Amino acid sequence: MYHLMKGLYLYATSKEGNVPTYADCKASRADTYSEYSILLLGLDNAGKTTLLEQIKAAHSPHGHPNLKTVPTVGQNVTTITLPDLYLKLWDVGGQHTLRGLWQSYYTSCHAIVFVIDSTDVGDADLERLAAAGKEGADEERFGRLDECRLVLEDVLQNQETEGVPLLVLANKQDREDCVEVVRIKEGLVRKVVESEKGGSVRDSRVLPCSALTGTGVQEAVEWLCSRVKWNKESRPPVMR
Ligand SMILES: Nc1nc2c(ncn2[C@@H]2O[C@H](COP(=O)(O)OP(=O)(O)OP(=O)(O)O)[C@@H](O)[C@H]2O)c(=O)[nH]1
Ligand SMILES: [Mg+2]
Repeated sequence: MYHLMKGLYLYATSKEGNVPTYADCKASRADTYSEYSILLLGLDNAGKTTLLEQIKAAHSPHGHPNLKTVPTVGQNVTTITLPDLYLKLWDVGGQHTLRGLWQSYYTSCHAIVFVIDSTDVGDADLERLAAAGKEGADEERFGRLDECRLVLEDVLQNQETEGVPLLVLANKQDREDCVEVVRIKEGLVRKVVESEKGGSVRDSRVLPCSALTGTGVQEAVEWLCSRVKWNKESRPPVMR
């Protein structure tokens, strides 16, 4: 309210052009105070908390990321301030027993980031996994690929995530034993998103990143900002 009043005051008291109109004041108020919630999901050990720490550090003046994470039990929350909006990031525990809690965040989130450990999905080829059958799906060959597929399907199939933009991060790209992002995109994500179990039509993207080094983190934040704004008719921000 203060900023709206201030804008109107400037408008009313100014004599020359180039001053904000009433519509400008309203628009700038709307942008400045829009808050969007981003939900970080993925299997345990994928790198969600490390990612949260990197994003937090990149947006605070004396930021050094705390990269010594422990498995999350419950949640970590951080709000970052960007030029035209706030992003509130919710990092929740990915352990099997904690995944039941995820759905309580679905209705209020504006975008989902699904973090994948690119060193723990074999060669990320769901077709090969299917061909190998249950017995062939050994951990050495496929890592946690099948678990990852099931969990991603479960998120996308939930009615409360309908239409919510999805960013999949192929994390740990700094490691030599990682699978390339293109394989994760073609072999895993596209197959899930385009299958019956991929849920509703939504904006989605797969990006490479290293939460540990920070590579790709800024691109991820930029993508999220643009998509939550595009989708704001369906999921309006919280105004504050
Ligand atoms: N090499 C490498 N290691 C990473 C990266 N991101 C996370 N790690 C490591 O992976 C381990 C798990 O990271 P976390 O961020 O705690 O994983 P999480 O997804 O929050 O796990 P939960 O809280 O159990 O759901 C830690 O040892 C991190 O240092 C990365 O980009 N590269
Ligand atoms: Mg964690």
